[in-house]
Amino acid sequence: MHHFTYSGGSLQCEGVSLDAIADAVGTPCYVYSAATLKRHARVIAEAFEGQDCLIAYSVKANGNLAVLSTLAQEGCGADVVSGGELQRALKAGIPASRIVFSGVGKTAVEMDLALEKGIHQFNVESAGELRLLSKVASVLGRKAPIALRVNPDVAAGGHPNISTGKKGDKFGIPWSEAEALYAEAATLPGIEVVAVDVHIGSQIGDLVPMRAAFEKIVGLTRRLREAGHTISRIDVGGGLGIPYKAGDAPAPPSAYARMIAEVMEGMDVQVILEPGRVIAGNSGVLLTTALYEKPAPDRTFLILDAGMNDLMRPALYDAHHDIVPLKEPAADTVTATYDVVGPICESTDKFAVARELPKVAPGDRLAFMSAGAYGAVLSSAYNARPLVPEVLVTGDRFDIVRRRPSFDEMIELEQVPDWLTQTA
Ligand SMILES: Cc1ncc(COP(=O)(O)O)c(C=O)c1O
Ligand SMILES: N[C@@H](CCCC[NH3+])C(=O)O
Repeated sequence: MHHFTYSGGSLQCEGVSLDAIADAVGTPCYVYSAATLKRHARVIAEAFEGQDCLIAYSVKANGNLAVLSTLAQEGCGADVVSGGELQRALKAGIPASRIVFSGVGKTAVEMDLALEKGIHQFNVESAGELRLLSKVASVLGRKAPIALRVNPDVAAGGHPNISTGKKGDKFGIPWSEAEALYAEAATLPGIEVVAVDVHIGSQIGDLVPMRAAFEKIVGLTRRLREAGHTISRIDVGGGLGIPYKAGDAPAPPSAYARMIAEVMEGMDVQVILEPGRVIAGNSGVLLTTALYEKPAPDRTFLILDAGMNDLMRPALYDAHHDIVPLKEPAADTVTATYDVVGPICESTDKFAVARELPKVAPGDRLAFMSAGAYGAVLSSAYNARPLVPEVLVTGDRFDIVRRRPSFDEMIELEQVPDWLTQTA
């Protein structure tokens, strides 16, 4: 469910016409619906009602401060993977006690910051990280609450580029080494073992692999408890998929919550969830303007003002995003088949191949749907394009929550050494 619908002949986000936003902000730009963000957070919270559970929104999906603040108001915690994400989550009002820190490459500086702030848990991904964390915590006179993120060797079933829980993936502690590392963790002065963590991938629509992974984790937790560890939490990661096009029917949060309740039956743990895409994905769109129609012998290119630098998912994962015109097409609208591309000097700057769309004329505006997760956060300034701005809609109002930098601002970050400009 989302809040982007045609009304009065034009695509609206809640009570605001997307054309009005494009007029004010220009394109390309991202638009997020606060109502959809809240609704998704609530749907998950309601699905888990009655279970002891922390919803730690995965900031990597969309770390815009206004998005985080919206979710903070809904009581979400945060799953962060860098000092930058941690600072954002805190700035947005998410208490440290509701923040978990994931990621394979935490630095000592990041550990220090997270310990100072007093986060809920570190999800540790290697022996080296565990030992360094113990040292950093000891210097501060603290004990770092940790889970080991274990790799259950379960295939998530989605795109291989977003699978994280198979043997050979860089993520997590290999299954066969987990118990030995827990034993070592228990001996380290700066470590307090509190949890087990798993995350097998993203855009997972089928609960079967998740269930298999969680059952393995429950078995591991039982063995760890028998070995004397106090495990009071199980972090099941994120990964729940969303519909990107008509006909997609990923498992809904209600079924996911039921499955987790069944698997966790009798475990007496706090369940930590790290949902990203399922909250942010269908809460956002990317607006763009068609620049040119370029006929080629075997196809027609539709060239947009948005490029792969603004929305990387199609280039990275062959991901599908529905593309819809801002002006509602009439019932008898003629369609045309396009290769939809951006202006970037890369052959992978391609959003769709042979996509049938209502016929588009230069100047027409379009929206990429389902672009709220892994959209703006993955954008870059490649080809010296200003980072794409972001807008948050709340009811009848919209706010620019990240403005488009000017060319001068982009250049200001750079410095040409004096000696280079001095003439002989
Ligand atoms: C450790 C971890 N937690 C949570 C997420 C969020 O995943 P998703 O956006 O699929 O819910 C990811 C991304 O895959 C992740 O790597
Ligand atoms: N960026 C990916 C998801 C990565 C999940 C992070 N581990 C996507 O857009 O589908």
